[in-house]
Amino acid sequence: MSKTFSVADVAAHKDAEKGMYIIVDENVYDVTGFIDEHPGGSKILKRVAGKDATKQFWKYHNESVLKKYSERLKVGTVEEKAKL
Ligand code: HEM
Repeated sequence: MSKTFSVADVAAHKDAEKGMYIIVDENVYDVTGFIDEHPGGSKILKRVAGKDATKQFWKYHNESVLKKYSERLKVGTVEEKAKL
């Protein structure tokens, strides 16, 4: 089951209270429960919470990371992205 989020929905998820979402490509990931175990550190992930982190993601990771974590972290896709 996949949900569709607007960029504004994702932007509202930028802290521990609401949960922290990030966008990578067309996909939305809920990293709330992952932040403290992120091998790259929690700080860097918190900084992009609520935002499109596509550029930063691909700078530090490859496709295998998404393959491994998508099932656990992916909560849906972002709707307006195609128009940007
Ligand atoms: C779905 C979101 C993310 C997942 C599942 C994830 C997962 C991982 C994993 C597994 C590693 C270990 C290295 C590897 O296996 O390639 C890593 C390292 C790292 N990540 Fe992430 N990451 C995510 C998002 C981000 C974002 C958005 C940033 C930057 C804003 C970031 C920055 C880094 C950095 C700097 C490292 C260390 C790279 C190094 O040591 O060379 N990550 N991440």
